[in-house]
Amino acid sequence: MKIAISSDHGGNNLRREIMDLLTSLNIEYTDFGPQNNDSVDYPDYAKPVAERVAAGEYDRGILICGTGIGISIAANKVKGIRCALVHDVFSAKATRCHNDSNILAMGERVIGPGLAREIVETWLNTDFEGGRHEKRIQKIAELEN
Ligand SMILES: O=C(CO)[C@H](O)[C@H](O)COP(=O)(O)O
Repeated sequence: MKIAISSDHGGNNLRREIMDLLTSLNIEYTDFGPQNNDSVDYPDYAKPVAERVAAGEYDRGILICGTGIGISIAANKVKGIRCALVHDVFSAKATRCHNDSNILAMGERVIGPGLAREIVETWLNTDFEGGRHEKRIQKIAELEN
């Protein structure tokens, strides 16, 4: 599995934690920055990850800002993206089983690194259930047209 990851300045520390986790799990990833702690605008960092996941260049994406809200709103503007803002393990599992989310968003100012790591592992290891959820995903896609 190939992951694209980025954040804004409010998510830099948690992004580094999650990159360490991906390395320890032997999961391939590309870091789309930012590379310093200057203040940046989260849509600029949502865009490259969301576009590449939507294009199929990466299997999944992970986006982090202070709250996770702004960066998830921005990612969900890209056609084909189902970005889930998640701060608990139950939702991490449910959004893969039911929503087939292809990007995970989290807020560094909301949760600690331990919970975030658990969320990421759960989200990466959970498959879409399909079945009744397929037509709902299809209806989401129809909203994009
Ligand atoms: O959470 C966020 C967006 O939803 C941003 O990380 C947050 O708004 C950045 O704030 P500041 O510029 O005050 O560091």
